[in-house]
Amino acid sequence: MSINDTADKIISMEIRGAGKIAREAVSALRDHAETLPRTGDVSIFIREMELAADLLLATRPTAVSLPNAVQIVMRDVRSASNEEAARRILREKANEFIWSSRTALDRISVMGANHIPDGSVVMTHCNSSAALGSIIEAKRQGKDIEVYATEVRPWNQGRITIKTLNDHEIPTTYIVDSAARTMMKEVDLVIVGADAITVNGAVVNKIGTSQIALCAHEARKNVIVTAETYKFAPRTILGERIQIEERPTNEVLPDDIAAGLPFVRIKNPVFDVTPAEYIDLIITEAGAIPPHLAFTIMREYLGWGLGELQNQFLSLEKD
Ligand SMILES: O=P(O)(O)OC[C@H]1O[C@H](OP(=O)(O)O)[C@H](O)[C@@H]1O
Repeated sequence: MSINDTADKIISMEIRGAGKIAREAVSALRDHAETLPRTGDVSIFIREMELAADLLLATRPTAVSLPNAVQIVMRDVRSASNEEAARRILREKANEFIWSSRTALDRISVMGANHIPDGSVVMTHCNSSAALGSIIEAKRQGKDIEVYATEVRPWNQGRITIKTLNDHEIPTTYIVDSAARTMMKEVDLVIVGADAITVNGAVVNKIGTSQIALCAHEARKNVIVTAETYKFAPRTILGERIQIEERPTNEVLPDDIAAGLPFVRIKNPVFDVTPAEYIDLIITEAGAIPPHLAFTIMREYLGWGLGELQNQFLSLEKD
């Protein structure tokens, strides 16, 4: 798939889910490199690849897995001594990222399943491969579990979730988003994914997650977030805020109806922020951590992010 096709599919949400977006972006970068003619000039190659990376980065602003994945793949390419080395590094880093991303999901699924006791009822929101992986693994281990899955307006990702759960013969109850609090009394724990995790352990995920976490907190039910380490956002250490994507309003209300309501404003933020105090555990491939240890994950697994931040501070001091 060309870089433009991949970017278009991410924008239109044909490619969606924070982890999948990262893998597809990386594989598009790898394939794009193959289409570039060899010039023998490494700077031309790097410039072309940066343009392609920028195109992908401009698609959706919230899931930090996208810029993290692009950085993981591009970082060493930028310092390659010649074109062939740059091409080889890019190919290797891309393949490594895709492989490690899948391995991370497998590990998270096993750890996530360990946190789902036999006989429990789990609520999930949206369609997270990490959260679903944990539920499916619990079932595979022979645990008797049930799931409550929300609809997830306006894109209805809940339908993808219930199809997957049904395919795995997991008894599932499908509810509208606003039924989450009423149904919380039937539920033992909540498992969701993440699009970004900030340095203070707050989790950015599909709109509605924070309401569910709040209800779970009120009902004394555990909230577990499943997230690969590349969902952590080191730049939040500097105070950079995660941008919450606002999508077209006609995803919420068709334009012809909205046109007849001139005093009505429509908003369509597609993610929200769940504060750390409503999260019991974040399960990563590196282990399960309480949210306040988010910085440790950033330091150990996204160390490059911190090095870059340090350089920024140094250049600020020089100015
Ligand atoms: O990476 P995995 O766990 O699959 O998904 C993580 C999150 O990405 C999705 O965003 P969207 O549907 O692309 O807007 C959902 O918010 C989901 O919880």
